[in-house]
Amino acid sequence: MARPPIAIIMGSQSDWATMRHAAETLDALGVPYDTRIVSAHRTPDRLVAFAKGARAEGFQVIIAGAGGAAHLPGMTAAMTPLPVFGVPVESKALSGQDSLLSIVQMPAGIPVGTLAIGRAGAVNAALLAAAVLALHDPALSLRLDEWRKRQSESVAERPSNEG
Ligand SMILES: Nc1c(C(=O)O)ncn1[C@@H]1O[C@H](COP(=O)(O)O)[C@@H](O)[C@H]1O
Repeated sequence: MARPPIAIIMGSQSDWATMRHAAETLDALGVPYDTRIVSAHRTPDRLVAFAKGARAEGFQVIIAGAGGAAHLPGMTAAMTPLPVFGVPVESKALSGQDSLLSIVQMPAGIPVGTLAIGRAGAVNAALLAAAVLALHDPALSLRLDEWRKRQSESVAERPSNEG
């Protein structure tokens, strides 16, 4: 069986409530992925093994979600040439501002594509990862077009008291 092209990694089980939105978006697009808990802080050896081996494992894009002192996306990017998209998970103490700033402010030379805090960021990370794969996958490109069409059609012309 072909290896999944996308890895969704996260710093903790507690991030899954946010990162599952990335997984569900990839499900809707028919894009296979693998999910892993990897922490730069709590499982540093696992992080090194994952990041250094990610390309050889067949991954093409990595989505990394973390909260608080969110070093996971940047440390992953430091150890792989693959594109890394970072999702700042909303932290309790600082509402994700800490996660956002930890992920976004990378030094020149090691890029992390940083998305919005929380669910929107997780969904958009999946869409962006799929768009990267779609550059060389016309069938996926069509599915992305369909996804946007369905989204447009789901927006009512006028607001309703029901919604
Ligand atoms: N930011 C990181 C990293 C990392 O960057 O490697 N590892 C865990 N964490 C974060 O700690 C938060 C709290 O974790 P717990 O809920 O397990 O205490 C999570 O949002 C996780 O991403």
